Amino acid sequence: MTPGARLQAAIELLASIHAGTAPADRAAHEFFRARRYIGGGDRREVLGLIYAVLRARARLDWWIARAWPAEAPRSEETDRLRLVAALLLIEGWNADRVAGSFDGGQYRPALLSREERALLKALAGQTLDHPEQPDWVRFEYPEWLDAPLRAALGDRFESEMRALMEEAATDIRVNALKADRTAAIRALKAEKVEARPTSLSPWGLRVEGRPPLASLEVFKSGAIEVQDEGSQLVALLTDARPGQRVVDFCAGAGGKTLALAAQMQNKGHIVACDVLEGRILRASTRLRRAGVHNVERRALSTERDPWVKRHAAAFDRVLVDAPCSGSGTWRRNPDQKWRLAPGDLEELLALQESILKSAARLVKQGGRLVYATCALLPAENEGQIRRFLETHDKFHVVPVADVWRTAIGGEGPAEGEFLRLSPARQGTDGFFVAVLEREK
Ligand SMILES: C[S@@+](CC[C@H](N)C(=O)[O-])C[C@H]1O[C@@H](n2cnc3c(N)ncnc32)[C@H](O)[C@@H]1O
Repeated sequence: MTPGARLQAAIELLASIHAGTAPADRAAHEFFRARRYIGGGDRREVLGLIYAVLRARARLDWWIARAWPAEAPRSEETDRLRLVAALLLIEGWNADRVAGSFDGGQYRPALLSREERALLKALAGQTLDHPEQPDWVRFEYPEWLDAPLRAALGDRFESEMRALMEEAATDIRVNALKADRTAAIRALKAEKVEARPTSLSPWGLRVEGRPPLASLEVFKSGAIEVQDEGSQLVALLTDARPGQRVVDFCAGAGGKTLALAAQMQNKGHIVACDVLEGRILRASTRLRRAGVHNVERRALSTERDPWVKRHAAAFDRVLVDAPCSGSGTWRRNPDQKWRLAPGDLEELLALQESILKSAARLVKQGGRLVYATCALLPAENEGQIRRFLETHDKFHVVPVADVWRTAIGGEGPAEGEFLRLSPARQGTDGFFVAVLEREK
């Protein structure tokens, strides 16, 4: 591809991300699947450009608004303008090089308009950060979340927001059904990928950047899965034992289900539920590859599906990996935060409450309900647990520090009753975990 054609592909991919509802990585996967003629090198370049734009969207928009000629109407071509700004402010291109690539040739971006040329001139020589940018622009978060994020993070606000802007390393979970960490490190090295053990999860390995793991033999053999260390810890803290009956209530495509199966050494029974049938169907290839055969998949109509009533008090462990704002995963999904509106948060809070209430019915006496989110806001975390306990006096909190000692060993980073992981402190995605036990 010519450099101009890569830019055109980046503009089209950005437009399809903004037009759809899928996260950027899924949208990109679909985009390239429909354009198999784009080779690996070009693909990486295009992805590099679009993630540069997505990670700096608020600052790029701030610059575009400031530099756009006052008399000109606002352009509708947001993605094109953001890319032009990113080439100058992030990629270090000079104005001539940008203008030369927007030349209107075949498969290349249309010629720059007069206003766009004025923008080029205004941005040339500037840097992405500017002292006049307000915090929500500087740290790239929706302005309406300013107060709740400050309240949640207190004096860690700046360090956490900074950490959330960075690109996350890639974490791997070694599948204990097929390998151990030493063997996996060796197998990865043989395929030219350097990995080191993570510090908290006994299953975890960390690799820098984005190696094409899915194409490696060690991945195809089922010995490893891609999974953030925080997610691994959520599964570990469920403390599912071999032979138990376990529900993964919001199983999605089965990331944590796979980890639970490994923890249970494939013994016992796991029911992986979700309201999106397509997601649990997607889990089947992963389950097969991992050699997992104790999982039943079940699509629920809603969280109050009749299946729940029929299986009341039947399970030792119920994991609720609840749908949430996802604010703990902004490093990986920089586009997601801009899709979240205040009304969505209200809806999520009501859904989390309803899911927790319904999933609790499945827990048998002496069994545990584990509630987790990848959210940083207390309303989605401690707030939900507090409300749940007000109406469920048969449940009590088991301090996560105690669960950690039994399920993982040693002292974990849990403070008080719950676990709160964050990118700045633990280098994981942001996670919250609460473990509740039902009276015997
Ligand atoms: C955080 S994601 C789960 C990720 C998954 N556990 C993993 O580790 O890959 C939350 C999941 O909750 C599901 N969900 C949404 N509403 C639900 C409901 N009412 N009942 C059960 N699951 C629901 C979503 O479809 C989504 O897959």
